Parts: sequence; C-alpha cells; structure tokens
Amino acid sequence: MITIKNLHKSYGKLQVLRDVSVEFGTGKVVSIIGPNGAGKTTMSKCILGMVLPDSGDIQINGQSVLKKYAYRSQIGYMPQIGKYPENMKIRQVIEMIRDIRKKEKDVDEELIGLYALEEIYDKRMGALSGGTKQKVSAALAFMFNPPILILDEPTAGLDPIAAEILKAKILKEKKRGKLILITSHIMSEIEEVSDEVLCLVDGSIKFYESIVELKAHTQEDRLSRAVAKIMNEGYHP
Ligand SMILES: Nc1ncnc2c1ncn2[C@@H]1O[C@H](COP(=O)(O)OP(=O)(O)OP(=O)(O)O)[C@@H](O)[C@H]1O
Repeated sequence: MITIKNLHKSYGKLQVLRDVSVEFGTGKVVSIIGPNGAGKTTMSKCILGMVLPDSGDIQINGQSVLKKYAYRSQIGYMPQIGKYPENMKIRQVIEMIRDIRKKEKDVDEELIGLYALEEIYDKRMGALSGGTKQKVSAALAFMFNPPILILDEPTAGLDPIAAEILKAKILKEKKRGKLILITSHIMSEIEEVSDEVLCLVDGSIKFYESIVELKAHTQEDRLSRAVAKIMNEGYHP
C-alpha cells in the first residue's frame, strides 16, 4: 500500500534519512521505533507531504505522491503535539474540518462519543489540557475513515483509560483493513497493538520484522528485551 524507495533527507549537513526503502501492506499496525532523532517523525512527515525528501520516492498504491496533495485525504494524522487556533472551541474545530471534508459521507464519530467530547464542546482549544487536546486530535484523525493512519506517539499525555480506548480503536480499524503506522517509545504498548516493528537508527533501517519473528530470532519472549538485544549486540536479523 505504501512503498518508500531510496528516501534521503538532510537538514543542512545533518543527514536525517539515509536511503530508506520499505513497503507497508494493508490491515496492519506497524510501529516505528528508534532513538530520539533517528528520523521517525521526518519519515512520517515525508509520507504526509509535510517534508519534501531530497531524493527517492514514496508511492501509495503504486502512484508517486511527491508534490501531490489529493492523496492526503486517504491519511488520518495524529501529530505528536496538535496545534490548533487557541480561540476556537472544540465544536468549531470539528465543524471546520467537517466543512472542509463535506463530500465525505462516511463520518466516524466513535471517538468523539467515547471521549465524551460533546460535553466539553464549548471549551476553547487554548484552555484544554494536553491530554484533552490529544483526544481531539485522535477523534479528528479517525473521523473520515481514512485507509491509512499515521499516529505520532498517540498515547503520550493520555490518561490510562483514554489510552485503552485509543488502542482498542487502533485494533478495530486494523481489522477493517487499514494500515496504521505508529511512532512510539513504549514497548509494552507496541507489543499490544502492533504486528510489525520498523527500527530506524541514524536515519537507516536497523530492522523491519514482525513481532513474532523478532522474538523468535532473539529468543526473547518480551519485545523490550528482543529490541535491547538487537541494539546492544549488533545483531542483524
Ligand atoms: N525542520 C528541521 N530543521 C532542522 N533539523 C530538523 C528539522 N526537523 C527535524 N530535524 C532534525 O532531524 C533529526 C530527526 O528528527 P525526527 O523528529 O525525525 O526524529 P525522531 O526519530 O522522530 O525523534 P523523537 O524520538 O525524538 O521524536 C533530529 O536531529 C532533528 O533535530
């Protein structure tokens, strides 16, 4: 569904993505892991068209998406920190996005309901706690039933109940055939929701394997230990 070919991106002298090539299929949750600054968010932003790579290609269903915009409606994005106009009420933000996407008939309001956002519709975005803002971001990402979701550290800042709701939603949408890419540092959570793990180190792919394969190769029954073993021992699957 998404094919990334020989992707390179530098910021000045800093090489952030070095020849990244990978394919992601449908009906899967793929977690993108790696140390701080490894290039995870940059790769996600390249897929979203928010960052233009220096070279390489990104295709969705065989079509290059570089410098194109229409494909974005196929991707729901939950940023690490959502930025909204401070003075707008939750209701206005949701109505504004609905208005932009008014052609979409298939509207998914499940997270709006589960997070009881309607009860606080008249609160202004600038007055919301970080976690509540994350709930709004999650509700918006899933709202138009996109076949692809990119979630950047989605549970960071959510309380445990809100995080469970989001994890259940991720698994539900995966079963409906969506591709869900998640950037995360929380190994227990990755183990709970993901099928596959892509690890970036210094802008290169260290490994891309299913969780089952990772555990088998490393002979570890916990993902955190499997990953630590690979990172510490220079193990190559
Ligand atoms: N707009 C930019 N201008 C200059 N450097 C940038 C820019 N965006 C990112 N970088 C640098 O690129 C590198 C990779 O950043 P990126 O946000 O992709 O890492 P990450 O793997 O998502 O990290 P984290 O786990 O901390 O979120 C970092 O060194 C960062 O400082």
